[in-house]
Amino acid sequence: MFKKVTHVIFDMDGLLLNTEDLYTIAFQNICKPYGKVFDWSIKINIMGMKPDSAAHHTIEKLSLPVTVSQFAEMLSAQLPSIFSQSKLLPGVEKLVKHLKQHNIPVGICTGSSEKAYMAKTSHLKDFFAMFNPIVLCGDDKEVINGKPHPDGYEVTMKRFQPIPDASEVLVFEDAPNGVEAALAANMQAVMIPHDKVPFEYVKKHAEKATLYLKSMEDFNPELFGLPAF
Ligand SMILES: O=c1[nH]cc([C@@H]2O[C@H](COP(=O)(O)O)[C@@H](O)[C@H]2O)c(=O)[nH]1
Ligand SMILES: [Mg+2]
Repeated sequence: MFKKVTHVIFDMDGLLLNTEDLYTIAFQNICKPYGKVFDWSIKINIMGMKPDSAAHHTIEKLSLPVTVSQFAEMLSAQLPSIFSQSKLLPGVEKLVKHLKQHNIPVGICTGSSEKAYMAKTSHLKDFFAMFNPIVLCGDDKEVINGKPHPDGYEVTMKRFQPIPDASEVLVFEDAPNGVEAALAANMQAVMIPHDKVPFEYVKKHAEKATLYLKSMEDFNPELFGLPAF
């Protein structure tokens, strides 16, 4: 059922980092003055998208009287204070260090822009130095379409040297759009959703994913032919 892999690509927001909680705070700060509530019913559809697509979708759904660039500015203003508080999620450091120690190439494919990436990771430099490549779909010129399209994962795979086959790549994702993207790129996808997301919003993708887990702490590398802990 599970195929042996040689390479691993991690999503970032909500998978490596607790930044989905931080996005919820930042987006709610933008929506609140207009009397609107940014809840899971909207968030579930935008997680993983490029920043402009996520802003566009939120503006449309909540009928916010702002442009995409105004939304982006309001988000950008909150980056230093909110995203600099980002933390690694449980089980993440142990798994990534383990893979690195066994020379398994590890990359990142995130919907984030470079500016947001810097705010989220500058206090965690040693950890993020373990990944190569790191593809920031929000700004990367080669990534035409963000998640749920496969472009980001395909570009990340092609930046490993030597380039693996998609069937040898394992992806870790928290969001439906990310699971879609990884499966569309013909990779195996482990889905680990946010622990507070209502299950009805992730059920379809939890079933579609190669494997569904509640926490990275529950991952057994041997299932995919990776070295045992
Ligand atoms: O509440 C939100 N969650 C997530 C996003 C978007 O989804 C991406 C999540 O990235 P990742 O692919 O690393 O999960 C973020 O960078 C951002 O563009 C957002 O705008 N708002
Ligand atoms: Mg994510």
